[in-house]
Amino acid sequence: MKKILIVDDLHPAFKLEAEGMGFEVDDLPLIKKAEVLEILKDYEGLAIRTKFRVDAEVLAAAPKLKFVARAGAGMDNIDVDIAEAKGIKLINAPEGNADAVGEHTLGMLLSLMNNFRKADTEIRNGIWDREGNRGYELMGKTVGIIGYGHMGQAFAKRLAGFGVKVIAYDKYKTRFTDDYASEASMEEIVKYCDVLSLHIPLTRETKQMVDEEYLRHFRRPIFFLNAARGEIVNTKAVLNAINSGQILGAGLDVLEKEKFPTLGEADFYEALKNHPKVLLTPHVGGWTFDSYRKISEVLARKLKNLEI
Ligand SMILES: O=C(O)C(=O)COP(=O)(O)O
Repeated sequence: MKKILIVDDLHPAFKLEAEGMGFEVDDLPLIKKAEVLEILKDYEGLAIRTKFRVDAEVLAAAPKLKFVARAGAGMDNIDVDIAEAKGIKLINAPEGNADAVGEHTLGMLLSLMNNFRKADTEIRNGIWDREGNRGYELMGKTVGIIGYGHMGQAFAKRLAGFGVKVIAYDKYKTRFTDDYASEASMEEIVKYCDVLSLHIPLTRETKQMVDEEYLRHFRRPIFFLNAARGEIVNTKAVLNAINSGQILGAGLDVLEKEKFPTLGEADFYEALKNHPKVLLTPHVGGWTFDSYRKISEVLARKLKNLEI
């Protein structure tokens, strides 16, 4: 019987359905990497989320491995080149958390435009400031989306009805299959957008893509949203752009370093977290009660269609 090892917290639907397909499934969400290295030689399948890195060492310890199932979207924690060279199939489940990301991104945008966090904090501290909390409307604005895959499309779909023009750039996709956004070049996005939202994977190419130089080219002040990966963005450059007025507000669901800073970076994070124009969430854009289940179901469906 073929065996699958689950090394993170997945909704039980995946295990249940995989067992129904005849796999033997070991669900060990708290397992440490050293233990995985010891036992992985017996498994044909490995199911992960973000925190487990499928690197050269892991792949070398897995002679029978036929597939890695990524419960979620991003593949940046998998050494894709080595895995593919070994003929290991990779499946992921962006369809399972795209709705969550679309809603979360819109939520961050509306919150920033209407000062929800700042106003709420002020009132709790006895401050009643209407002028300082005057908001912006989405109506009539242009929203630029970089990356028009499942996540970018989910965000664009939710913007329909707000009276905005949505323009999107996708390096790998032309002739979009929906009407929620019109195709644009990178230059057009930089030129016309009032809101910029990233929905691209972290790759060698996108790492630190949004830096000081990139942000200088925008023609108008923008609201900036990142629910993709923190390392795509140079956070210091975003802070500087907020302070210069180039960025009116930044919604960051992901930070350059996941979780809290190490000591040397503390000052910089202090500035970020105390900034009234910054809204932070702990990488939960795609992490809802609903997506927890949907991700597992999508992954199981893809496993069923996998030829191994
Ligand atoms: O689906 C993705 O790419 C995510 O970022 C979700 O992260 P997670 O696997 O829930 O830690």
